[in-house]
Amino acid sequence: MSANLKQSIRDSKSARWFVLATVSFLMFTGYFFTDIMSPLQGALRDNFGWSNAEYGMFAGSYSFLNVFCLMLIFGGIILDKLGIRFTGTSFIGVMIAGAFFNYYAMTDTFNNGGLGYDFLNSFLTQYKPSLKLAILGYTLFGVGVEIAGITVSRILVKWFKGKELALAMGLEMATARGGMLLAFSGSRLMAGEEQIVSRPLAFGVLFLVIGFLAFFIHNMMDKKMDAEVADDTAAAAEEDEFKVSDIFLLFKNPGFIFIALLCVLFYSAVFPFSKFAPDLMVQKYMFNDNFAGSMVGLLPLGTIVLTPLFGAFLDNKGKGASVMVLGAILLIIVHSIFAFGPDQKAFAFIAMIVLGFAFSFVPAAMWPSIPKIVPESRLGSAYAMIFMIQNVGLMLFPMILGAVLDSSNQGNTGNLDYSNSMMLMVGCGVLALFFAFMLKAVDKKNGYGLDLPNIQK
Ligand SMILES: C[C@H](NC(=O)[C@@H](N)CCCCN)C(=O)O
Repeated sequence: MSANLKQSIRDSKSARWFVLATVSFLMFTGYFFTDIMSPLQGALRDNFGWSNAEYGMFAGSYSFLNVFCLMLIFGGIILDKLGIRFTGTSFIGVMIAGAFFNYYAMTDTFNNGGLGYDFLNSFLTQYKPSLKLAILGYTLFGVGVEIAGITVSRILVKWFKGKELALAMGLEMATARGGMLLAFSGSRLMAGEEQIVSRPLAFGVLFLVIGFLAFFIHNMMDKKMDAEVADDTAAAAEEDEFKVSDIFLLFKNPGFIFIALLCVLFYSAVFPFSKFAPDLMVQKYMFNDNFAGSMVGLLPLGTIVLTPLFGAFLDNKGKGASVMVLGAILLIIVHSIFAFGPDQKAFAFIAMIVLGFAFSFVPAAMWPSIPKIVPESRLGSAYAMIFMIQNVGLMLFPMILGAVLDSSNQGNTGNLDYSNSMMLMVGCGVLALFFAFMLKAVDKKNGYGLDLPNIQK
């Protein structure tokens, strides 16, 4: 058989990049919806009567099912057993259903006694029906988007392994951050003068449906590839398979423990922070409501350019472990500025830009480091486990931030004081730094090569 006959669609550069475009667009729509409500915290307070603690509970509900029902572990198992197309299609469906509930919770139709209102008003009456339905929707959305994210990583490995994998992952992350950028800078504009919260959510649901269509196009390409390389895929699938027993082995690996702790602390100081950041910009720095979201948009904006660049740097020059230490130091500096710094706008600009740097190079260093710490046969389990641990932080920190914000502003009728909430973020940075040093120490001891280039010459 000639080499040509063994070639598959995966060997076509245009087919690979086309697949990357379809799944990156899907993640763009997912990240857009994830942050669509973040710039609307003030409108939720004013129009729906949500307290900051309730808003925090809503933001943390993203991870409720992922943490309490171990959904990411099940997602990993389903992905291994039933494949990319089934898992992706099903969980994108869950993501859209959740997003729709979230949208419906904020409509006048529902809040004026529409379908389900009376039922949701009949229990836990201290919480508004809008909050309860939004939480139900966002928690389903959180399951869908996280498992879609794991599926997309697997898709990229399938199409790009041995080719431009790091670049593809960097570009996919950068595109997803574009969704965050659009949410932060566009959400209030979409809500209009009257701040109609359901409007940007309706856009979000529509985008997700278009993302779903893009995934269908991917499915057709995937089907074609499977037909061409059935044998190879079966072997690769077995190699990557999620095994529950692997979880115990992972927790015997100090490198995995430290990188997982660093991951949860780092991301807790970024994603939950970003949920409150637009309001922080208004309350502390007196930015105009509409511009506050764009200020936070500086965070993903920088990463869109810098994540693939740092990815390429780390691929060629290494220094991944040192970069993670530096990222943790920057977290401490940035959040100290927010907690203790003066309330001048320039400080907010500088802090957001510096945070954008940390948010570019830590993910660029962290995700490709995992294969250096964990054997390839346990990679599927390692990524599912690390996302699951990360979700504990994504669940707890928004709730804690909101509760601390309310409790430290009791009786305050002026602008909200964010100092205590931001001190918590400084704490995350300090612990992240500690674990980054521990990671460096075990790297030295066990020779993972975290500071070595990803590309071996
Ligand atoms: C790749 C990584 N993704 C995650 O960490 C997700 N588990 C969380 C996504 C939250 C979406 N706003 C990343 O985005 O760096």
